[in-house]
Amino acid sequence: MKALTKDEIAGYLALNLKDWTFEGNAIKRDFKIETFVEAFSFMTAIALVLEKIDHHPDWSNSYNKVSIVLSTHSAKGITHHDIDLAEKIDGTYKRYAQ
Ligand SMILES: C[C@H](O)[C@H](O)[C@H]1CNC2=NC(N)=NC(=O)C2=N1
Repeated sequence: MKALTKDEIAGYLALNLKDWTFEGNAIKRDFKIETFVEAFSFMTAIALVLEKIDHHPDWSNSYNKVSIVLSTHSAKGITHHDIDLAEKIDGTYKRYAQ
């Protein structure tokens, strides 16, 4: 899949990924959840989606915070896979947001 242009990425973020930022060659969002257990549960829910669509983020967890960075390695940039996944992650987060 072809990498999106900077303008295309900015367009998607402005449209429906308002909490994501475009940094370097990736899009990024920091999530805050009430407890560690819920943060871990949020990651587990996402992990099942990731495996199904065979697309994997760089992410980290610190207590009740989860940082997610998305890019498509094979395209060396951001593709529709990342945009779709960011939307799915936001949908899952709605169940965990405070
Ligand atoms: C073989 C397998 O489909 C590839 O390695 C997949 C796995 N997950 C991936 N995840 C991400 N973020 N980018 C990729 O290019 C990618 N490639």
